[in-house]
Amino acid sequence: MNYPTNEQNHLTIDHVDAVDLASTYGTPLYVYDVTKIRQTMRAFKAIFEKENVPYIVSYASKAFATKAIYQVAQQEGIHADVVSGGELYTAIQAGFNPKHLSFNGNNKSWDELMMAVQQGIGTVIVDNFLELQLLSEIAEKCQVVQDILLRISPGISAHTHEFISTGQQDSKFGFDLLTGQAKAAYDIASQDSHFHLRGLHAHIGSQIFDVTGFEKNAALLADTAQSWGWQPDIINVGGGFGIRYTDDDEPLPESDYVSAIIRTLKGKAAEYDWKMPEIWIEPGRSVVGPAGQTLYTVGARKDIPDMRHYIAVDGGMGDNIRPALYEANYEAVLANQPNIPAQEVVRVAGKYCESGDVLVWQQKLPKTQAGDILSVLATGAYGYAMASNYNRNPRPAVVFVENGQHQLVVARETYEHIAALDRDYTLSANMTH
Ligand SMILES: Cc1ncc(COP(=O)(O)O)c(C=O)c1O
Ligand SMILES: N[C@@H](CCCC[NH3+])C(=O)O
Repeated sequence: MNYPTNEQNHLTIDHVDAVDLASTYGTPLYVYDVTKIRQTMRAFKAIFEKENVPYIVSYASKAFATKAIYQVAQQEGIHADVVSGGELYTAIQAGFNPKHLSFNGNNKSWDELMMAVQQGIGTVIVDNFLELQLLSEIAEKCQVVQDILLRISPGISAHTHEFISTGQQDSKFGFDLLTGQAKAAYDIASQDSHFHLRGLHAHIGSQIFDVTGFEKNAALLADTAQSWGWQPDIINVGGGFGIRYTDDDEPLPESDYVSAIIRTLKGKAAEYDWKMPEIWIEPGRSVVGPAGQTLYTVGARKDIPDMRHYIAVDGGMGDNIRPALYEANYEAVLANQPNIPAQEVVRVAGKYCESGDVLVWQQKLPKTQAGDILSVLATGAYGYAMASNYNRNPRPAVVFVENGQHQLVVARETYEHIAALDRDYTLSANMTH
């Protein structure tokens, strides 16, 4: 792999020196190449434009939800999907048009739904019968007719890690299709005057590398609506397009997935004599994953002869839980000398009190020393988003880079932030009842 460098032979990220970023902002540091993010957003839109079909690209913001990314999405004419009151709040704080937001989730609370309706959210993607009831009451109270989609559990198994596969029948998400729950939900939703039922949604899983699951999903949603004698305005096939983390991953270009979805739905619209429904996709990982990387400073090493070399860095599972959670693989680069020959096979571990605290399970890297800057690539999705304060480590800062410029978009947490919500315990052990 040939990494982009400057005259100092340092790794560059959209023309900015990664080592300079590490010394300016400290490590660990999440860095995003915004040019790349914009390119991906534009590429998704371009496929639909070329095919001349109505569409919405809705960024699944769970992958990385900060004010800055909502602002970039809005600049690019991309909608966004939120899955919690916290994501909704962040999007609104960012100035995101609430009409361009959708709200997914399998257990939205009354307060979250109320907040969404009061903010004027574009679409609620209703997941279950309780939610139909709550949302109807809220719409009544707020005197609105709410646009909704119904989330269907399609009974499609995607080939990915069990924990990130969502379309199989045994799933907590959506109305079950095979047992008639989806039809029952349709009957309720289509007759409730508080709702404008606009279409169906189903998401089959994440980090998926072939198009067949998406084709099946799109066809199934169309066939389902047709079987109910209904012509939906919107078919939302979710996200899940796979990305490259290491050389073992061979993702398809975005255009392959999206073209297959478009082809399928064009076919169904012709077959059923429908006006072409608006196609919605919800990519998360593919929009931000490849555009993000995390810079770390190398610290201690441990060599176990004939067994393993451990390189420890100043972050770990608190800023990237994915290797521990899914045995996910990543690739690292020595940012201060990216293109020198690799010499030793190492495991890159973090600093957390946990054996599974690994960032790179196994990779051949150049010989590193304490103080080197190591970048772990493709950490832009579900890294910061799933970060924690485990071991009371502060979460890293986030920097956006674009065309040779950089800007802090999330400040680094401090120890004061970490302890800010703690309260002293003042009850006495020998108090009598
Ligand atoms: C409903 C829904 N939409 C979109 C996504 C985004 O998936 P990905 O980040 O794999 O594109 C998810 C997460 O799997 C999801 O649950
Ligand atoms: N968080 C998961 C993906 C879950 C997708 C959410 N539906 C990951 O890191 O791969």
